[in-house]
Amino acid sequence: MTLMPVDEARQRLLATARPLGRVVEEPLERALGGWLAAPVAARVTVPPHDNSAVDGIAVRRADLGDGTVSLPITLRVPAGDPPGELAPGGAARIFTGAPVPAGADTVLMQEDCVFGDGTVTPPAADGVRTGQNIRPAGQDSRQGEVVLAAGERITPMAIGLAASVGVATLPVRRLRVTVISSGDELVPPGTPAGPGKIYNSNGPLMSTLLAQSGFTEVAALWLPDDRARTREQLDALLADPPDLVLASGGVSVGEEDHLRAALEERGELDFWRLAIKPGKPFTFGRLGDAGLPFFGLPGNPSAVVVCYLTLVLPYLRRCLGAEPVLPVPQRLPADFTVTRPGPRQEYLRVRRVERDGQAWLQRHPNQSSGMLSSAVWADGLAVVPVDATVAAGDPLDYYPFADLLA
Ligand SMILES: Nc1nc2c(c(=O)[nH]1)N[C@H]1C(S)=C(S)[C@@H](COP(=O)(O)OP(=O)(O)OC[C@H]3O[C@@H](n4cnc5c(N)ncnc54)[C@H](O)[C@@H]3O)O[C@H]1N2
Ligand code: MOO
Repeated sequence: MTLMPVDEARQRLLATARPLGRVVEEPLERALGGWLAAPVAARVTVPPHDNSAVDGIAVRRADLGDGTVSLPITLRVPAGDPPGELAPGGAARIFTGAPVPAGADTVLMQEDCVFGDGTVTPPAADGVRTGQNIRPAGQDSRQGEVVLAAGERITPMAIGLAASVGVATLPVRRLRVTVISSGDELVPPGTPAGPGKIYNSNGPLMSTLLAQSGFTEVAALWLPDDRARTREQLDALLADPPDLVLASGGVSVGEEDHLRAALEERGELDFWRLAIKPGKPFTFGRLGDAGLPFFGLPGNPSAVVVCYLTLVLPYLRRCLGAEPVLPVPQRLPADFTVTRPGPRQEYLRVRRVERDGQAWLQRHPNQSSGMLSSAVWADGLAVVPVDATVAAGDPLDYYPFADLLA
């Protein structure tokens, strides 16, 4: 049995990526966590005027003397007022954020000045730099300049920046995803699990992995281990298709693994079986005439985590125009050994630990793909290449979950 290398599978997925879903113009607060569908340009220059960084006085530096000369306060500029103009030889009372009046070229902190009755004695010119404490107009952004690029994830900082340039709504790419859990053994948590039954963990796992990646329009579907009913349900899905299908289970070689077979009947299989551990039966194909992207993840829950983070999400990021599709890995030494080389690239559930002032990767002792407690213990994935062994101290690529999900 030949297994496709993980890099080749990822390249193949990326090559088929196209913009998915629709663009919705969302009010700022609703855009959080989404993906920008188009670049955002500044409507105004920010800040609009040269403005003061401190509470103090604005002067012409040339009017400063040796620290004994006092100047009449001829102007007062609170934040929010138009700038005004400073007469030669005068000083303007100014406050943080207020526009610097025309003619002034320097702002002095009030703590450094001595105030009299309508006058101020500023410090000696020697210790003062022209332009001091002035934040120049356009320091943050200039009118018309692109401040947020298409494909960016919308963070609170991006929302703040958009607001600062006068933008009230953001174009967000919205995808409808159907999450399929398959298997007769599954029952939903909160109901009694009879003999032979297990709780469906992959359904909530996949829905919330998607939610963490900014995809919140998720519908959940359960399919029994029955070819005819699987076919029927896929037909019903195709009558009102989502933008993507993310399924788990039913893609291996067992007689009760019907999903891949149904995909081949109702669309086409692009590839199946990768040199990845966990996740070997990973399946990608297209459903229906419209070529709806279909990801069939293995049923083992840790295989779902690994396949989603290293294959599905990079594909989605490419569809959204987000770069890079995978974060740059850290290189950290292993605090463990791998003595038996394997034919599959292995993604180990690991934790970054500090010891003797250095960072190391610790591996969870149980890497069974059927368990999730090790994935909860872990804070990321470390990659063991195909046919490699690992000696203690060998550097490995390490992807923190936080980077993968950023
Ligand atoms: N003869 C072979 N058997 C298996 C092979 C193989 O190459 N030859 N590959 C193994 C590998 S590796 C994996 S991974 C699994 C994947 O199989 P499927 O994708 O067909 O998944 P299922 O058989 O349906 O389920 C596997 C496992 O996961 C549990 N599961 C499934 N769905 C859920 C869910 N929603 N929530 C919680 N747990 C779920 C299921 O009960 C099974 O225990 O195949 C191996 N077998
Ligand atoms: O690829 Mo499977 O997830 O190793 O168990």
